[in-house]
Amino acid sequence: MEVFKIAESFVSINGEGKKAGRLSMFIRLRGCNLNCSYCDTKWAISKKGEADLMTAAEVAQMVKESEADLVTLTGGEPLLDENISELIGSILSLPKTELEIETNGSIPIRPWRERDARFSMTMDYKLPSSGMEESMYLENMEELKPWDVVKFVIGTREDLEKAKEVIERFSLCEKAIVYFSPVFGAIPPDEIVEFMKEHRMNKVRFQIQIHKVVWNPERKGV
Ligand SMILES: C[S@@+](CC[C@H](N)C(=O)[O-])C[C@H]1O[C@@H](n2cnc3c(N)ncnc32)[C@H](O)[C@@H]1O
Ligand SMILES: Nc1nc2[nH]cc(C(=O)O)c2c(=O)[nH]1
Ligand code: SF4
Ligand SMILES: [Mg+2]
Repeated sequence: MEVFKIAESFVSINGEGKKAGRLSMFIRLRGCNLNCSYCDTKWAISKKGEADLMTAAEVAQMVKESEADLVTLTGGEPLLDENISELIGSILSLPKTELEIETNGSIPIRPWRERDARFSMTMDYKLPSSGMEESMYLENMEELKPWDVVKFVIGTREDLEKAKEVIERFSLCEKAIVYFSPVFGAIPPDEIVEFMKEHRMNKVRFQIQIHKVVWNPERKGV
């Protein structure tokens, strides 16, 4: 039986993506293949460090007991785990539980093609200021479903220009739900809105991480 390295799990309001504002059970897996300049979860990048070792069945039982009807599988990078399909299957075996996966855009999402409104991806495109853009797996752009999210986390004016270019190159607004979100505290949020207005980006949605406003932005487990 495979075990998963759960760095933390908690119920909170979802601060990001199309389900923002709803209660969700967060399951954060340890380990990431990238090292984004702005990462707010650097402590979970290493595979080593404190973690609960849980089987897929135990995670599903925890979700069931929490009575949450939404699960956010995040990290670290959840799709790095070679047994992640087992965990996804266990969570989806709970009737009516919705599942979203936060993924960094560097790992193929194709193995999880059978997604529907109950099972969606929230995929980043890492922009220049992250320092990780060359790791993007661009074939993923052809695997998006209308209920998936593509998120551009923006730290600079150069990031804005690049996000616009990528949206146009892959017709992203026709394929999925597109979000712009500031690197928290790094760029005046109104600069992003002005850019959206200037370029008539009518299909792009703007978002600020809600949990960073509700709690101290440094706080873990919220
Ligand atoms: C911590 S990551 C984990 C999932 C996956 N590794 C990824 O990057 O999508 C979850 C989300 O938080 C975002 N994020 C991390 N640090 C941030 C920051 N300082 N400001 C805004 N968003 C941030 C990431 O871009 C990603 O969309
Ligand atoms: N409240 C809250 N919402 C979130 N949505 C995505 C998160 C993540 O770290 O992936 C996150 C998080 O860490 N906290
Ligand atoms: S990919 Fe996600 S978890 Fe990994 S360093 Fe970047 S933001 Fe952090
Ligand atoms: Mg987070």
